[in-house]
Amino acid sequence: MTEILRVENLAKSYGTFEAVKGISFTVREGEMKALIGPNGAGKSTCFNMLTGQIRPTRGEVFLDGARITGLPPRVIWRRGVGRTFQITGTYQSMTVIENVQMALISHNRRVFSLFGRARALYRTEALALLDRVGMADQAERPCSVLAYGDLKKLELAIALAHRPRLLLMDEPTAGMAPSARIALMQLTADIVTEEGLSVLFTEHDMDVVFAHAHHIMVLNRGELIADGNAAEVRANPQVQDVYLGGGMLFKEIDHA
Ligand SMILES: Nc1ncnc2c1ncn2[C@@H]1O[C@H](COP(=O)(O)OP(=O)(O)OP(=O)(O)O)[C@@H](O)[C@H]1O
Repeated sequence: MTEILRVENLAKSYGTFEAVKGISFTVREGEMKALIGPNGAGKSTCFNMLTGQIRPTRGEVFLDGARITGLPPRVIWRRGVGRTFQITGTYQSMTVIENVQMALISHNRRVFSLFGRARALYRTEALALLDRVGMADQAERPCSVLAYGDLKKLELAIALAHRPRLLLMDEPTAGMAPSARIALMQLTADIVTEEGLSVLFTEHDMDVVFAHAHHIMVLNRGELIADGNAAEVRANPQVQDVYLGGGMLFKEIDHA
């Protein structure tokens, strides 16, 4: 599989405190990779360095072989790194389809006017994206009335509108019921397989991680202590220490 993302010795310090301590990893085309770790391990800091929100103290990031380290977020986004957030960022006053149309307008760099042609622009493409995430029947509803799980699906459609090569998902299932979590991640996995994009996601729910990630990385106190498949990560003594020591989730790992 082709390598999409390569991270080399990436680090971030806040004053004398090193939040991320020189981590290296890759993400391949068509791969769904999880980045897990206890609270404060450095997951968000790592994501923010990949998207350009935070400038690394040292290290390099390459997308498709091209160096993107320290580039502005807008440029990295244009190069194909998309992101979804824990808190959904949709425009509540607009309909579902208008939100996707806005994303398509922005992706295609069109100047928009909500009272003009924008209402017709990219309607077919927007409907196709909504159909892809199972939301076509809700296209004309205002976002403000959507259930939380549907907002997450809409956010996925919006992220896909930018045709990302790599999609970073920040705790995609936070706040969702267990059955809805599995459904959203299955939908994401299907899209990854069909479109050949890559997903790197953080997640606290180990059922979701072990059910859907092809590979799992474990970050602890800024250090990458494991990077492998589910069996390798489960068998890693350092991972067992971190999670058993914290009294967390080993039961869940066992039945995964
Ligand atoms: N702007 C900042 N200034 C100082 N310290 C920071 C800053 N941002 C994060 N940190 C510290 O860096 C460490 C890593 O934080 P980070 O938010 O990346 O962890 P995380 O793994 O995403 O945690 P969580 O799972 O709780 O979101 C934490 O100790 C945090 O307190």
